Parts: sequence; structure tokens; C-alpha cells
Amino acid sequence: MKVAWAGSREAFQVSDRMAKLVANDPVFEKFSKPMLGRKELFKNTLRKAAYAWKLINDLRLTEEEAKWLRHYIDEPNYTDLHWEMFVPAIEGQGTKEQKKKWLPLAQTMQIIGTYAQTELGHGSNVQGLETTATFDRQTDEFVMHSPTLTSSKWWPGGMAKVATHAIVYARLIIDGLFHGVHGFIVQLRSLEDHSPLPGLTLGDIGMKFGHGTYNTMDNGVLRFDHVRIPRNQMLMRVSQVTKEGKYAQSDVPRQLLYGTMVSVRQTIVADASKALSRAVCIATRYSVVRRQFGSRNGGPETQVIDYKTQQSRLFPLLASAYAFRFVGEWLKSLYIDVKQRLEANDFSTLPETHACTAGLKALTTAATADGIEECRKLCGGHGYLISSGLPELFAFYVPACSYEGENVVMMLQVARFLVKTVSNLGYKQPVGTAAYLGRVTPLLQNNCAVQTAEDWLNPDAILEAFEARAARMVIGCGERLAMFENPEEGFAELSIDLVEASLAHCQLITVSVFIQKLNHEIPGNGVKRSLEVLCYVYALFLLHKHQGDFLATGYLTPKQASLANEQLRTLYSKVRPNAIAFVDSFNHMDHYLCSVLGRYDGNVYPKLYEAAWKDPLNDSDIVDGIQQYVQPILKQKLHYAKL
Ligand SMILES: CCCCCCCCCCCCCCCCCCCCCCC/C=C/C(=O)SCCNC(=O)CCNC(=O)[C@H](O)C(C)(C)COP(=O)(O)OP(=O)(O)OC[C@H]1O[C@@H](n2cnc3c(N)ncnc32)[C@H](O)[C@@H]1OP(=O)(O)O
Ligand SMILES: Cc1cc2nc3c(=O)[nH]c(=O)nc-3n(C[C@H](O)[C@H](O)[C@H](O)COP(=O)(O)OP(=O)(O)OC[C@H]3O[C@@H](n4cnc5c(N)ncnc54)[C@H](O)[C@@H]3O)c2cc1C
Repeated sequence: MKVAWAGSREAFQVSDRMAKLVANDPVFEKFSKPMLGRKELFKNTLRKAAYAWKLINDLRLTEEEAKWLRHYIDEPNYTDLHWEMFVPAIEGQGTKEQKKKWLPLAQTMQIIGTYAQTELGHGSNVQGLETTATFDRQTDEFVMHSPTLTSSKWWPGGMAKVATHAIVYARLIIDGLFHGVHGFIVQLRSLEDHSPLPGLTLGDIGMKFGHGTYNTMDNGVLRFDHVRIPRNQMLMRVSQVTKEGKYAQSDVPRQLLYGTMVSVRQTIVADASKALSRAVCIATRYSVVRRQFGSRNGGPETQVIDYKTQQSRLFPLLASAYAFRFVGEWLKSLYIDVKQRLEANDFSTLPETHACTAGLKALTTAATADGIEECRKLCGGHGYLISSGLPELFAFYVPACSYEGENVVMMLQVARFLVKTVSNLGYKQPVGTAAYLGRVTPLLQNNCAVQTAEDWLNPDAILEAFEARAARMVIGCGERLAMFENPEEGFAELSIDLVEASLAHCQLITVSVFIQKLNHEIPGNGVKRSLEVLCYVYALFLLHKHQGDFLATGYLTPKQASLANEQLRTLYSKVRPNAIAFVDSFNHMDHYLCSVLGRYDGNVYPKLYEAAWKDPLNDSDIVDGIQQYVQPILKQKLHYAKL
């Protein structure tokens, strides 16, 4: 199962080796992080990032190994933006000459970059950005300027204190004419003494949610006061500006300017299973250790994992972790394919890839953030302790629902893709993830054939149910949209339904990828049979949760919906004996989990007790402030107390 989770024996070995490397090195200790103040926390992160870079070079780690090393160090920091956004932006949007100049500098970290797109006033609406880049023909330069307060760049990670360069997105203006938003490479700091260059105002935007997690990152604010950069620092793969000030667009679609976001959204989907599996591992291990009620004749109480209600909250999350792992793997292969095509100027699969990355990013991050919080509740009161590892994990993870495309905004992008696919049905056969929309007649006419709970243990029955639900919701929206004279008005009016239809479409993708995975790529029959159980849990849980959709579209009868729920309850009993094996297969080491509740050895209570004594408040019996503020109250001489 460890190999199935990792994807291959080699992938397992690489990640395992890097997990151990980090866990065994005292520099990467992280238990004391929540006790540090912001400045110490930040310095500590800089120290770890520098040490990691030294290890990468000294040990000559491969790119894959370096990625795992950063993952296990487990602290957001400026290198995330450098490697995940700055470098890919140059790779995807730079010309050959620009790549030749900038990539070697970035890849050896002689410069450190960030991705400065969002502003105080606009994040989702990229076309609404206000920073200007005005071409000056006389000097062959662009003048970067922040004309309003709301045009201040706001959020870019690593920008406040570390980055030396940024890809800045700004409105291109030539001779007073606006030519859309483009990316520019801008130097922010001196490479000698690290001070901000003249004309730039740079700072940190302040503390973020949760103490010890995202505050390791210096998210920044940046303002320009007529800062000049050479013309050849505009990223020019998509559009070019000549020295005469002529604006030209190549055959490459404008959407490629958004390419870096597609790349990161894909990574975010791949990473969702890491965060969810981490929370599920903690909650499952603790649910086996924790006992409440049910003692008979002085025997042990019931392990909370044996309560059906606990199983009905925990096991769908366990199944979701596996589903997201497989859909992340699948999306990665789709992305690698589109990347190769883009390099060869084949843009045909870009719209589908955009819809998949946007929709799956929204689906997996929302479910993972909610899932982490549910795992915290599954651990009862102890889940609220920082030492459970869950509050910090939630605080780190939840902004994924907003960054890289706010989730609702992303689902509306999927809706645009689906509406377009449906309106083209007469003359263009849909392919890939939308292929089922080419079979609308049977999907709209046929109804579910399930008669017994056992009938739901059939991948074809499940797939057809999810296809029929998604097709009916999408076609329904399409029909209602056609009644509007102004399509944009119709889209806005129906946006709630469109988001629900998009979710149905994305859930269909995750379910079908899970089924596909079982049909083709599982090593060993035992592993395959166990994963089949999780696949059914995932699908039937979604079906139960969204049974309103399945019933309202008329594909299922209430009886069939209740048979699905009956089967789901039976499946929970099949998951129970393997629950610990399923979470051990994630291969998460104690160092990585950083959780007293999720310890591999189950030694929860002594370690919880021990951890409490490490709190700074326990350094002494009488702490600072007691004598000054509590003793005077205790010693007051009042005849009666007034509330
Ligand atoms: C104890 C516990 C402790 C726990 C601690 C744990 C710590 C762990 C740390 C581990 C670290 C390890 C790290 C490694 C990996 C990290 C990887 C992730 C790094 C993440 C860092 C996050 C930083 C965040 C960065 C950002 O947020 S950057 C900014 C992102 N911004 C957005 O996403 C903006 C969203 N908006 C848009 O994308 C667009 O504006 C829009 C798409 C919404 C609208 O665009 P537009 O207005 O132009 O218009 P249209 O809607 O009309 O679209 C026009 C057509 O273009 C198509 N389109 C749109 N986008 C794209 C695209 N991207 N690609 C292709 N096509 C696109 C539309 O579909 C339209 O098409 P049509 O014309 O056919 O309809
Ligand atoms: C931790 C973190 C790190 C970040 N790092 C970076 C970075 O490195 N670089 C960078 O450039 N940016 C970064 N960002 C910014 C991030 O990309 C934006 O916050 C994100 O894209 C959301 O945009 P917004 O804040 O404008 O949200 P808004 O769009 O203002 O969203 C507010 C609400 O309005 C709704 N809404 C907006 N538009 C629509 C619509 N058309 N239809 C229906 N509802 C709508 C949304 O659903 C949401 O509920 C980061 C943000 C965070 C939280």
C-alpha cells in the first residue's frame, strides 16, 4: 500500500530517504516553533532554508529529492515562491533569450524571486490590476508606477524581506494606449547590501492567521514611484514591444500569461492529499488510543474509532485522502502533457487543463481544509492543543481556499468551460474529462438500475450515476442560460447553479480517476481489494452527501439513495480492521506529523503530559504578573464584592 500511495517503488524510496534525512537532523526541529516571537520565527526559517540549500548542493540532490526535502522541512518560506512561481513564470512566459539570461541566475539562487500579481484592491480580477508599466521610447525603458493606494502590491510571499527580484504584473501602456496586463522582471533589492532599490517601498503586510505556520513567510507590500527597468525585462513570449514602441502579439494565446497559475494549481491539487492524509493519520491513530464509555464488568471502555458516528466522519476523509492522491497524480500527468504541447506551440488542450486545474484546486482545497477541521473535532478537546498538530496544520492549509484563485471564482471558470462545451455540442464532439457530455441522450433518458444495496458495489453503476447527475445539472444550466438575451447577465444570474454543476463535474473526475486507478495500476490483489473498499466509500459518501442533486435530477429514486447509504454503512465495517494500516501507508514520520496524538507508538497520554511541561508558563510556579496584578486583588479589604 505504501508503494500504491507513493506511486512507484522509486518514488517511495526517494520520499522515505528525504523524510529520514530531515527527521534526523536537529536543525529541522520544529516542536518549539509555536513558542517563538515573529522575528525569531522568521530568522529560524531563514536559517533552515539556508541549511537546506547547503544540503541540496553538498549532497547533490536531484530536483525530485530537493522537492521532498523542502516538503519535509515543513515550513512555508520564500523559496516556495522562488521555485514554484518565479522560475516557472520565466520558463513559461520568457523568450529564449530571457530564459538564457535569467534562469541560470535563478536556478543557482544568485537571485531570489517572487510573484507579484495581487494588489490591495484586486486579486481575483487580474484585468483590474492598477500598477502601470509605461513605455518610454527615449530611454528604451518601462516606467513602473503605483498610481493609487489600491495599486500597492499586497501578499507576494518572500517579497517583504528576502526577494531580490519579482515578476510584477502591470498594465502595459504605450503612447497612452492600454495593451492589457503583462509580466515584468523587476529588481527589488541591491545584490550587494540587500537594501530596497530607489523608488521602491517594501514591507511586510503583518501577522497572519495561526501563529507558527504562515508567519514564517514574509508576505509583502510593494509600491513603485516611477521606477525604470530596461525594455527587455518585459516577459515577451506572448506579446512583444519593440524599441520603436510597437506592440505585437505572437500566435501564442494571451491566456499563457496565466500559465504560472495553472502550474501552481496543479501542485496544490497534488499537495492536498499530503495535508489531508496528515490530519487523517493523526485522527485515526488517536481514535484507536482514545476510549470513552462502554466498559462492561470493569473491562476496557470502547475505542472511539468503533463508534459508527466516528467512522462515518473519519473514513470518508481517509477515502478522500486516497482519492486526492490519485487525482493529483493524474492531473500531474495531464499537466506534463500540456506543458510539452505548449513548448511545441500546440495549445489545443489548454482550456481543458485550465478547467481541470481550477476546478480540482477548488474541490480538493475546500474538502481538505474542512477535513482537517473535522479531524480536530474527531480528537475531542485534545485536538485543540497545538501539540495535537491539527490547529497549526489547519492555519497553514486554509488559505489554499483563497490563494491561487479563490475557490468560487475557480468553479466559475469551470462553469465557463462546461457552458462552452455544451453550446458547441452540435458540431464539436467533447473529449477528455468532458467526453460524457457527448453521450447526453442516454445520460438524460436512462435511470439508475440499482435494486439492492449490493448493486452499488459496481464501478459502472457508480460512474453512470455521477455522469448522469453532472450531465443533467450542466445541461439544465445550459437550457436556462439560453433563455437569457444577454449571456453574461444569464451567467451571473445562474452562477449559484453553475457552481454546483461545476462541483458535480469535478467530483465525477475524482471518482472516475479513482476507478481508473483500480482498473490499471495497483500492485497486488490484497492492496487492490482494500483500495476498492475506499473507492466505494468515497463515491457513496459523495452520493449520500449530495443526494439532493441525484434525486432532484431524477436519476435516482429515494429508495436507491437509501440503498447507497445502507451500503456505505456496511463498508465502514470493512474499513475498520485496516484503518491503521491505511494511515501507516502514508509513511508519515512522527517528526513530520509533529503531533502527540498521532504518534506511531500510540504513547499518547505520557507524551501529552510531558509536552505540557515544556510550555514557558510552566518555567516557574509564580509567573511574571501574578504579584503585580493578582496579589493586589487577593489582598484587597472590601466589605462586599461588587460584580
Ligand atoms: C505542525 C503543523 C505545521 C504545518 C505547516 C505545514 C507547512 C508546510 C509547508 C510545505 C512547503 C512545501 C512546499 C512546496 C510546494 C508549494 C507549492 C505551492 C506554493 C503555493 C504558494 C502560494 C502562494 C500564492 C500565490 C498566489 O496566490 S499568486 C496570485 C494568484 N492569483 C489568482 O489566482 C487570480 C485568479 N484570477 C484569475 O486567474 C483570472 O483573473 C480569472 C481566470 C478569474 C479571470 O480572467 P480574465 O478576466 O482574463 O477573464 P476571463 O474569465 O474572461 O477569461 C478569458 C479566457 O481565458 C481563460 N483562462 C483564464 N485563466 C486561464 C488560465 N490560467 N489558463 C488558460 N486559460 C485561462 C478563460 O477560461 C477564458 O476562456 P474563454 O475565452 O474560452 O472563455
Ligand atoms: C497566504 C496567501 C499567500 C498569497 N501569496 C500571494 C503571492 O505570492 N502572490 C500574489 O500575487 N498573490 C498572493 N496571494 C493573494 C491571492 O492570490 C488572492 O488573495 C486570491 O487570488 C484571492 O483574491 P482576492 O483576495 O482578491 O479575493 P476576492 O476576489 O476579493 O474575494 C472575496 C470574495 O468575493 C468573491 N468573488 C470575487 N469575484 C467573484 C465573482 N466574479 N463572482 C462571484 N464571487 C466573486 C469570492 O468568492 C470571495 O468570496 C496570497 C494570498 C494568501 C492568503
